[in-house]
Amino acid sequence: MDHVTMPDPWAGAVQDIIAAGRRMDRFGWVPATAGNISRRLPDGRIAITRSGGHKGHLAEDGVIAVTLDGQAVQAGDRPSAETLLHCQLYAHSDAHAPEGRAPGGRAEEIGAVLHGHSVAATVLSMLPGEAILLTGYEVLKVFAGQDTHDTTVRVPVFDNDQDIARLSRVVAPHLGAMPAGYVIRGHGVYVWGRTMDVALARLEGLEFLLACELERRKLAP
Ligand SMILES: CSCCC(=O)C(=O)COP(=O)(O)O
Ligand SMILES: [Zn+2]
Repeated sequence: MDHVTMPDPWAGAVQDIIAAGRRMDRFGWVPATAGNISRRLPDGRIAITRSGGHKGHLAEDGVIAVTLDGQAVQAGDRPSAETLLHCQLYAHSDAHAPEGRAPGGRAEEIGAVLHGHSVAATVLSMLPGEAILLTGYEVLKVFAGQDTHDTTVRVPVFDNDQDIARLSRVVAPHLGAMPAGYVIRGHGVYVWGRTMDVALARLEGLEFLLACELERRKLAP
Protein backbone atom coordinates (compact mmCIF):
# COMPACT_ATOMS: atom_id res chain seq x y z
CA MET A 1 0.00 0.00 0.00
CA ASP A 2 1.24 3.51 -0.82
CA HIS A 3 2.40 5.58 2.11
CA VAL A 4 0.31 8.77 2.45
CA THR A 5 1.93 11.71 4.23
CA MET A 6 -0.54 13.85 6.16
CA PRO A 7 0.11 17.63 6.06
CA ASP A 8 1.59 19.01 9.29
CA PRO A 9 -0.71 21.91 10.35
CA TRP A 10 1.99 23.68 12.37
CA ALA A 11 4.53 23.55 9.52
CA GLY A 12 1.87 24.77 7.08
CA ALA A 13 0.97 27.72 9.29
CA VAL A 14 4.63 28.67 9.77
CA GLN A 15 5.28 28.57 6.02
CA ASP A 16 2.16 30.70 5.36
CA ILE A 17 3.38 33.30 7.85
CA ILE A 18 6.94 33.36 6.51
CA ALA A 19 5.64 33.78 2.94
CA ALA A 20 3.20 36.53 4.02
CA GLY A 21 6.02 38.43 5.76
CA ARG A 22 8.17 38.28 2.61
CA ARG A 23 5.29 39.51 0.47
CA MET A 24 4.55 42.40 2.86
CA ASP A 25 8.23 43.29 2.94
CA ARG A 26 8.39 43.45 -0.88
CA PHE A 27 5.80 46.24 -0.72
CA GLY A 28 7.63 48.07 2.10
CA TRP A 29 4.84 47.49 4.63
CA VAL A 30 6.96 45.99 7.44
CA PRO A 31 9.90 48.40 7.91
CA ALA A 32 12.45 47.64 10.64
CA THR A 33 10.64 45.32 13.11
CA ALA A 34 7.15 46.64 12.31
CA GLY A 35 4.10 44.48 11.64
CA ASN A 36 2.85 41.14 12.86
CA ILE A 37 1.19 38.14 11.25
CA SER A 38 -0.92 35.27 12.57
CA ARG A 39 -2.78 32.20 11.39
CA ARG A 40 -5.23 29.96 13.12
CA LEU A 41 -4.30 26.35 13.83
CA PRO A 42 -6.81 23.49 13.52
CA ASP A 43 -6.77 22.96 17.31
CA GLY A 44 -7.97 26.55 17.91
CA ARG A 45 -4.63 27.95 18.97
CA ILE A 46 -2.91 30.71 16.99
CA ALA A 47 0.48 30.75 15.25
CA ILE A 48 1.88 34.30 15.47
CA THR A 49 5.13 36.14 14.89
CA ARG A 50 7.53 36.50 17.78
CA SER A 51 7.91 40.10 19.01
CA GLY A 52 10.71 42.25 17.67
CA GLY A 53 11.98 40.39 14.59
CA HIS A 54 12.00 41.59 10.97
CA LYS A 55 8.83 40.17 9.42
CA GLY A 56 10.35 40.07 5.94
CA HIS A 57 13.17 37.79 7.07
CA LEU A 58 11.38 35.31 9.33
CA ALA A 59 12.88 31.93 10.07
CA GLU A 60 10.79 29.05 11.41
CA ASP A 61 11.64 29.97 15.01
CA GLY A 62 10.23 33.45 14.40
CA VAL A 63 6.73 31.99 14.70
CA ILE A 64 5.31 30.77 18.02
CA ALA A 65 2.00 29.41 19.33
CA VAL A 66 -0.41 31.27 21.60
CA THR A 67 -3.76 30.38 23.10
CA LEU A 68 -6.90 32.28 22.08
CA ASP A 69 -6.43 34.58 25.08
CA GLY A 70 -2.94 35.52 23.91
CA GLN A 71 -0.77 33.46 26.26
CA ALA A 72 2.39 31.87 24.86
CA VAL A 73 2.01 28.09 24.79
CA GLN A 74 5.70 27.67 25.59
CA ALA A 75 6.87 29.47 28.74
CA GLY A 76 9.38 32.23 27.95
CA ASP A 77 8.22 32.79 24.36
CA ARG A 78 7.41 36.46 23.69
CA PRO A 79 4.63 36.79 21.12
CA SER A 80 3.92 40.01 19.23
CA ALA A 81 3.21 42.97 21.49
CA GLU A 82 -0.09 43.29 19.58
CA THR A 83 -1.20 39.68 20.04
CA LEU A 84 -4.41 40.72 21.79
CA LEU A 85 -5.59 42.57 18.65
CA HIS A 86 -5.22 39.34 16.66
CA CYS A 87 -6.87 37.21 19.33
CA GLN A 88 -9.90 39.46 19.65
CA LEU A 89 -10.60 39.06 15.92
CA TYR A 90 -10.40 35.25 16.11
CA ALA A 91 -12.53 35.17 19.26
CA HIS A 92 -15.17 37.43 17.70
CA SER A 93 -15.32 35.30 14.59
CA ASP A 94 -15.74 32.16 16.69
CA ALA A 95 -18.65 33.78 18.48
CA HIS A 96 -20.42 35.23 15.42
CA ALA A 97 -19.43 33.61 12.12
CA PRO A 98 -22.46 32.45 10.12
CA GLU A 99 -20.83 29.43 8.45
CA GLY A 100 -17.98 31.43 6.93
CA ARG A 101 -20.12 33.76 4.81
CA ALA A 102 -19.78 37.50 5.10
CA PRO A 103 -22.72 39.27 3.44
CA GLY A 104 -22.59 43.03 3.85
CA GLY A 105 -19.25 42.90 5.63
CA ARG A 106 -20.66 41.29 8.76
CA ALA A 107 -18.69 38.85 10.87
CA GLU A 108 -16.96 36.06 8.98
CA GLU A 109 -14.85 33.09 9.87
CA ILE A 110 -11.31 34.40 10.39
CA GLY A 111 -8.28 32.21 9.68
CA ALA A 112 -5.49 34.79 9.30
CA VAL A 113 -4.72 38.33 10.51
CA LEU A 114 -2.17 40.78 9.07
CA HIS A 115 -0.78 44.02 10.47
CA GLY A 116 1.49 46.32 8.47
CA HIS A 117 2.92 49.84 8.70
CA SER A 118 2.71 51.36 5.21
CA VAL A 119 3.51 55.00 4.47
CA ALA A 120 -0.01 55.62 3.14
CA ALA A 121 -1.79 54.18 6.20
CA THR A 122 0.54 56.02 8.55
CA VAL A 123 0.26 59.42 6.85
CA LEU A 124 -3.47 59.38 6.01
CA SER A 125 -4.41 58.33 9.53
CA MET A 126 -2.54 61.32 10.98
CA LEU A 127 -5.18 63.61 9.45
CA PRO A 128 -8.04 64.49 11.83
CA GLY A 129 -11.13 62.26 11.68
CA GLU A 130 -12.47 58.96 12.92
CA ALA A 131 -12.40 57.19 9.55
CA ILE A 132 -10.94 57.17 6.06
CA LEU A 133 -13.70 57.04 3.43
CA LEU A 134 -12.93 55.18 0.20
CA THR A 135 -15.38 56.07 -2.58
CA GLY A 136 -15.78 55.11 -6.22
CA TYR A 137 -12.85 52.74 -6.63
CA GLU A 138 -13.22 49.47 -8.59
CA VAL A 139 -10.86 47.71 -6.16
CA LEU A 140 -13.42 48.19 -3.37
CA LYS A 141 -14.88 44.93 -4.69
CA VAL A 142 -12.04 43.02 -3.01
CA PHE A 143 -13.84 43.50 0.31
CA ALA A 144 -16.56 41.14 1.53
CA GLY A 145 -20.04 42.16 0.51
CA GLN A 146 -18.95 44.84 -2.03
CA ASP A 147 -20.08 44.23 -5.61
CA THR A 148 -19.81 47.70 -7.18
CA HIS A 149 -17.39 50.63 -7.38
CA ASP A 150 -20.36 52.92 -6.78
CA THR A 151 -20.17 52.85 -3.01
CA THR A 152 -18.26 54.13 0.00
CA VAL A 153 -16.34 51.87 2.36
CA ARG A 154 -15.55 53.35 5.77
CA VAL A 155 -12.22 52.38 7.30
CA PRO A 156 -12.27 53.30 11.01
CA VAL A 157 -9.23 55.06 12.47
CA PHE A 158 -8.55 54.40 16.15
CA ASP A 159 -6.12 56.53 18.17
CA ASN A 160 -2.85 54.77 18.85
CA ASP A 161 -2.28 53.45 22.35
CA GLN A 162 0.69 51.57 23.81
CA ASP A 163 -1.76 49.83 26.14
CA ILE A 164 -2.96 47.14 23.72
CA ALA A 165 -5.63 45.77 26.06
CA ARG A 166 -7.15 49.27 26.28
CA LEU A 167 -6.89 49.69 22.49
CA SER A 168 -8.65 46.35 21.98
CA ARG A 169 -11.55 47.63 24.10
CA VAL A 170 -11.87 50.66 21.78
CA VAL A 171 -11.88 48.37 18.72
CA ALA A 172 -14.33 45.85 20.23
CA PRO A 173 -17.66 47.61 19.48
CA HIS A 174 -16.71 47.82 15.77
CA LEU A 175 -15.93 44.12 15.28
CA GLY A 176 -18.10 42.56 12.60
CA ALA A 177 -18.68 45.91 10.87
CA MET A 178 -15.33 46.65 9.23
CA PRO A 179 -15.30 45.05 5.74
CA ALA A 180 -11.91 46.57 4.84
CA GLY A 181 -10.18 46.29 8.24
CA TYR A 182 -9.11 49.23 10.40
CA VAL A 183 -6.26 51.67 10.88
CA ILE A 184 -4.47 52.70 14.05
CA ARG A 185 -3.54 56.39 13.87
CA GLY A 186 0.05 57.06 12.85
CA HIS A 187 0.70 53.33 13.14
CA GLY A 188 -0.77 50.93 10.56
CA VAL A 189 -3.55 48.68 9.30
CA TYR A 190 -5.22 45.51 10.57
CA VAL A 191 -6.77 43.22 7.94
CA TRP A 192 -8.03 39.64 8.14
CA GLY A 193 -9.57 36.90 6.06
CA ARG A 194 -10.85 33.32 6.02
CA THR A 195 -7.46 32.15 4.74
CA MET A 196 -4.01 33.72 4.52
CA ASP A 197 -4.52 34.22 0.76
CA VAL A 198 -7.78 36.07 1.33
CA ALA A 199 -6.21 38.23 4.06
CA LEU A 200 -3.27 39.08 1.77
CA ALA A 201 -5.59 39.98 -1.11
CA ARG A 202 -7.55 42.31 1.16
CA LEU A 203 -4.36 43.85 2.52
CA GLU A 204 -3.14 44.51 -1.01
CA GLY A 205 -6.52 45.97 -1.91
CA LEU A 206 -6.67 48.23 1.13
CA GLU A 207 -3.07 49.40 0.75
CA PHE A 208 -3.63 50.10 -2.96
CA LEU A 209 -6.69 52.21 -2.09
CA LEU A 210 -4.91 54.07 0.72
CA ALA A 211 -2.03 54.83 -1.68
CA CYS A 212 -4.57 56.11 -4.26
CA GLU A 213 -6.25 58.24 -1.62
CA LEU A 214 -2.93 59.74 -0.54
CA GLU A 215 -2.09 60.64 -4.16
CA ARG A 216 -5.56 62.06 -4.75
CA ARG A 217 -5.31 64.31 -1.70
CA LYS A 218 -1.91 65.55 -2.84
CA LEU A 219 -3.47 66.54 -6.20
CA ALA A 220 -6.55 68.16 -4.64
CA PRO A 221 -5.84 68.91 -0.99
C1 LIG B 1 9.13 49.17 15.37
S1 LIG B 1 7.43 48.92 15.21
C2 LIG B 1 6.77 49.03 16.87
C3 LIG B 1 5.92 47.86 17.30
C4 LIG B 1 4.83 47.59 16.34
O1 LIG B 1 3.98 48.46 16.12
C5 LIG B 1 4.74 46.37 15.59
O2 LIG B 1 3.89 46.22 14.75
C6 LIG B 1 5.68 45.24 15.84
O3 LIG B 1 5.57 44.73 17.12
P1 LIG B 1 5.88 43.17 17.41
O4 LIG B 1 5.89 43.08 18.90
O5 LIG B 1 4.77 42.40 16.78
O6 LIG B 1 7.20 42.85 16.76
ZN1 LIG C 1 2.38 47.81 14.76
